[in-house]
Amino acid sequence: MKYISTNKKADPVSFAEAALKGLAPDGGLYLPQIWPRLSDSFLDQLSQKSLQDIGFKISRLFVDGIDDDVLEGITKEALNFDVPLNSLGNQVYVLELFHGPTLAFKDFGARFMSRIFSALRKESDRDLVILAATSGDTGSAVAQGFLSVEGIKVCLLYPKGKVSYIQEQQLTTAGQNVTALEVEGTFDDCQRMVKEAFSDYSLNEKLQLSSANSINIARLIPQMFYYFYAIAQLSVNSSPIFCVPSGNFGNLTAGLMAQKMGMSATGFIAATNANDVVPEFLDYGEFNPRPSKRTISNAMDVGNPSNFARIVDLLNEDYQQIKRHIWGASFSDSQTRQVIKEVYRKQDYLMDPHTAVGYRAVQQYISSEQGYFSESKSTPKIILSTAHPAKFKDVIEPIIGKKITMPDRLKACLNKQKQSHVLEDDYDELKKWLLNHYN
Ligand SMILES: N[C@@H](CCOP(=O)(O)O)C(=O)O
Repeated sequence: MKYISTNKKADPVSFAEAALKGLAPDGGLYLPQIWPRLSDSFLDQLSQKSLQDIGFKISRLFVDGIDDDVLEGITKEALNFDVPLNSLGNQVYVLELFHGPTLAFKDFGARFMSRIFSALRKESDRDLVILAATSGDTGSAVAQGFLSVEGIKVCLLYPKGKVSYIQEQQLTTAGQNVTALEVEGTFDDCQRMVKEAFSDYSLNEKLQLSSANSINIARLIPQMFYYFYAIAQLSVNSSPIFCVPSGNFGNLTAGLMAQKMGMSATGFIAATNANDVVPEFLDYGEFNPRPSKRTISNAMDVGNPSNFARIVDLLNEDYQQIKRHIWGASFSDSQTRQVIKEVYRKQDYLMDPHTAVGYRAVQQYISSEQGYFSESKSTPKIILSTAHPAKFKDVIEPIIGKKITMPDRLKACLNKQKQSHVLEDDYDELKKWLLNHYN
């Protein structure tokens, strides 16, 4: 299997090269050159498959250079947590993706990638430096997923003062091979600086860099698994609408990739907060990236979503086709707060702010857009729940007027000393820092 860049100006590469490079040399994002498809018999028997079965089957189609038994072990070990599908009635479901070690869906990607990278680099005598930009959840998951992995150093860039207290504790207290850089800017500044580092020839001569963000194709492979597993858990085999709370749009892209492989999905709802570049594109046909705004669903505070390039590529650069696959909507913080309160009061179900944006989008879809995808009223709508509410304790407790019980996994980092280096939102500063620390 070869991978090609969305910018089409770089040579096709192997899986190992695509994964270990992260970004293509022409600045594009890698996608498979030819799409593999799951067999009809596998898809027909989905309800009998475990998450790990699905994980191995899919990864085998994308990952070269790792033996079957090793790859099977990697998928089993990486996906050793539950992914329950909860019904909220009226054909609305919540797929809880936050039962991994850092309580966010980013654990799928980080745990899978760290093991894949180790297997691919078994013979390597040079350290790999993982650069990741984070608006909260990616950084925590990458810190945990790559912690103490031999031959790999992790450098996380996060926007100062713009992640939740618990996220900050998670990503600044790991220690060992993980360092956090607190950037005086937005998530988009962090992402821009990271991308600049990948295209800086002189830096790449001195350091071997890779990415753990969703720009890396290796991040999106495990994110396909749970789409299939959601369908496997439905009592009737059907073709759901997936609602994806979105920031950098890697999660929704993974859904489109799953669809390419044969997954039956009626459509996708792109739910955003005030950072509404993609819903605006769906309405008006123009993509206008702009600096991100700060919201209470901070992991989605992205003003220039990287995976837009993959979405456009996957849907043949055809605006009408994109609109046929994706319906989008954006919501304010006050609407998000209202949803958290209402769903908690009426259904005794507590959502984090990101999932609440998704729930609000489904409400709006049902009340005013039902039938947009030519679906029937009984079509399931599955909201991808991206994070545990306790990660946003400070936002949620005042909304529901109650204390949230803190899971033990989160408690562990709360009393540790934050360790970070403050950096200007300036690429040259980052380059200097990287060379001083890793060269
Ligand atoms: N939502 C992210 C921002 C980075 O996005 P990614 O999916 O490209 O890693 C976060 O929580 O850090």
